[in-house]
Amino acid sequence: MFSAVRKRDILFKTYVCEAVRKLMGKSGNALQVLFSLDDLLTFVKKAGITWSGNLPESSKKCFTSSSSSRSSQARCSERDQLLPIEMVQHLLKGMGSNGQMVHIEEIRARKAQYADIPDELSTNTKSALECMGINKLYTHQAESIMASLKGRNVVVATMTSSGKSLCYNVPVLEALSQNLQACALYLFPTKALAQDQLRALLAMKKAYDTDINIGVYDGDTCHEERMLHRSDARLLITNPDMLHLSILPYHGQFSRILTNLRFVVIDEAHMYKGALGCHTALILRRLRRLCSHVYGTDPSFVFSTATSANPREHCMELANLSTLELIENDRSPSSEKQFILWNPSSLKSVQNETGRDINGSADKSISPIFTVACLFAEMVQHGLRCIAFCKSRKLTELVLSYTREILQETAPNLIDKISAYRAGYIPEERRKIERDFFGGELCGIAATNALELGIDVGHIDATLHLGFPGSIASLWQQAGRSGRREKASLAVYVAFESPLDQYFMKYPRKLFGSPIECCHIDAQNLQVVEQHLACAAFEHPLSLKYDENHFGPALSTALVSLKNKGSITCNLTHDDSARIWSYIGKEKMPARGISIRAIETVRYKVIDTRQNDLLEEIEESKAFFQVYEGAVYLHQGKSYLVKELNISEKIAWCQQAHVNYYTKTRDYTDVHVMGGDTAYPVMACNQTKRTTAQARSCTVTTTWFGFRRMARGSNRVLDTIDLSLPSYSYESQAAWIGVPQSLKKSVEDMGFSFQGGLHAASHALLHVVPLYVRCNYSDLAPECPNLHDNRYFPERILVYEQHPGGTGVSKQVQPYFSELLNAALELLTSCSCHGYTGCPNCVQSVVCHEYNEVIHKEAAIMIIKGVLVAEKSYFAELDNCS
Ligand SMILES: Nc1ncnc2c1ncn2[C@@H]1O[C@H](COP(=O)(O)OP(=O)(O)OP(=O)(O)O)[C@@H](O)[C@H]1O
Repeated sequence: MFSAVRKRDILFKTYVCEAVRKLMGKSGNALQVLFSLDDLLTFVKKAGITWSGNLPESSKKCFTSSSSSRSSQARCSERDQLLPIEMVQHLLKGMGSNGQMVHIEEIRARKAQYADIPDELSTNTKSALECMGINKLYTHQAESIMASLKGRNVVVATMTSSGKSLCYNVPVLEALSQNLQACALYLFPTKALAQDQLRALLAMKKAYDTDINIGVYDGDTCHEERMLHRSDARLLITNPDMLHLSILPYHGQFSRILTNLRFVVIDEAHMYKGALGCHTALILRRLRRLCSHVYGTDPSFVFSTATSANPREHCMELANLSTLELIENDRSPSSEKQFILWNPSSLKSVQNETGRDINGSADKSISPIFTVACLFAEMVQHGLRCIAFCKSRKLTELVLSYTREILQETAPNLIDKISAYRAGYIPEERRKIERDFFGGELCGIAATNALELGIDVGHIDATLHLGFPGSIASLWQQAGRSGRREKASLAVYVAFESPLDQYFMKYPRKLFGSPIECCHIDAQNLQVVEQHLACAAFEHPLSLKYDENHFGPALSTALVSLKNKGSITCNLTHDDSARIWSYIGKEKMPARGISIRAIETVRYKVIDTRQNDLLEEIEESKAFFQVYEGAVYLHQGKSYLVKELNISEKIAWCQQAHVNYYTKTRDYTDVHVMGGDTAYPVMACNQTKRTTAQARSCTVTTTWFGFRRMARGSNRVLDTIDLSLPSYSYESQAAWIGVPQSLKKSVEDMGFSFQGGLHAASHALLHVVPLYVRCNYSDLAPECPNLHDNRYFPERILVYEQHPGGTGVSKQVQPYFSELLNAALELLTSCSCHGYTGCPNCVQSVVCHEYNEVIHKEAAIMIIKGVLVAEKSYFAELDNCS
């Protein structure tokens, strides 16, 4: 089976590896590129390509470049041969449009532009830079450092690995070494990044003759260390969660730091969007307010962020700043990169279609998952350090599992050299994988976007991307992990049959030529503002006069609402502006009641009964999908059978098992929207985005009634088993638009399924959401009916948030509903597939909870058109009335 795939893919792989070899050779990196010439010639013959050139004698013998890499030595075999680039290029032309490689973007190397180390810097800082081997700064670094030293707020928005850390570490250490009282606060979105930065800072501060105490203050810091840092640290590394829960409410214990706070550094600022962004914006307002009202300080901010369309606006909103200098002219060197778009489904036209697999592909050989596994195996066999980015935890495990199967046949010694990396693994396991990858014990990782942030895992040669990760910025961020430190690199984006993937395969310029998406924060969200105002009042009494510039125009409404709820009080004899509001709420510490990341605290432990090892902790909302009795559970590419699920103790006991099937639950989900029966809300005439769509809280309830065992490979249903689990409900957020009753009748008069139309329309809408809103594909889900449903579905096109509590995506989706409906309509009408059931390029979804059973494309088109017409006439009427 593998050899068939190998033959088909050989051209691509030969090209890729030859190109990498050529590029790597330039920077002296040893590499072996190994392919079977016989395989290639057989393929060429089969494909009917005429080879016009003479086969160079040299290509008949085994070419291998010298190698110092252990893994590349490991797999040199006699049949492996390197093909000369001219032959490969010639063949590529002959390949024509049938190729799976639909586009190659050559990203040229960029030379560094240097600036001398500024004279203004102290000898201490200069020698620290020298110790790090840095004799010159990139011009963007020098510019940013000088702006920070002058007290300006700065945002550095340059590419991955462009030396952003120095942009903040230099001015901070310079200031802290000049003024022995001065302090700085660093905020990182994850604990791993904080540890990474601590290592870099400790190395850098060695060169200073003054002692600058640096400490990490997060959930893992023990009591003694916390006390130590509170009394000694001048550079405190923490995260927004700790600032919110442990620093601001107890600010008196941090008075030394806050009284001398010179800098606040916010790394990976693009991470603060959606709900986390909104909460962090309010936390930073609380910090700045305390600094100003209580400690008399006004620290400068330095942000580092991935490139986006609006870094300046985003960071200004995040920290409520009125001025911010943008540094975006990236002058770091970058190496050549080939970015390849690879479309397995383009082969479908030349193959017979045989039932779909879980990936939506016709057969395993053109499954995107399997393609990535083949490429991943090739990469590591050729000594290329590689990360295969996958959009979900399950895909990560599948890629690892398939890659290991391939390596079992081709290079068994490499099986343990690859690993998976994803959320859910216990922190110690993740740290070990990071260390092993950095240290070279591992040469490849299949990962979710958990590895997207800048944790230093050493040099990476190639990245694979299984499907569009949700935003162009994210794709670039992931691809930027390879080729760091001036070495050439490769990125391969392998497409699913989904509309967005296929859209980018068809129009690569949209991927490489369009501006990267915006980051949005809604810092005026009344609900969130109120929550944080209660915290702010607890920390220091509030006043309309002094706090409106921190919390904005929502302050006065929120104060009244908090007073009515009994959370705050004031002396009412004073007039509005002179009133001082103090916290009198029931909660001892209001910050404890606010979850800023929508992280679930209730988790199920998955334990290997034989070893008694904790394998993973799964969020409660996901547990019944993954670890019910009889389920096949994947961990590090190995299959386990769940033997028992103890719901009261929240433990799933499992055992490793060699099974040739996987399992899928049978379940249904009800979404009850609060006030969701109102089709048309009261609209303000001056509303910028004109839509009747709404975003509100909802209750999501899932009921499980069975599961299926499906054969691996063929995806045949082996059997169906009943399952008895309690249903699970959580509060979330949804965005929807009402569908007029009259449309239902018109659709049914045509003999179409109205339910199928609503279902298809919401799938199509979900497909286009990432064009307007930055989110992960798993953030949202539609209402999915099944064939045996007697449930009542209101007439609406709805998407709800799958994370308990919601993350704020619905609120971002709501204003764009009309645009989304238009885009969805375009998607449906431009898809050339025949039949009511549509295809994965339009209405079908690979993640549909009900396997796309009740779906009707034509009805969806009628419904979307009808809703758009209704919208138009509703607003026309509204305008006439006003
Ligand atoms: N002026 C310079 N000259 C030479 N090397 C440099 C210079 N500045 C930074 N570097 C090196 O570049 C590498 C990447 O730097 P750094 O990690 O700061 O980049 P980054 O932009 O913060 O990356 P990320 O986007 O992952 O957060 C480091 O190894 C660093 O030592």
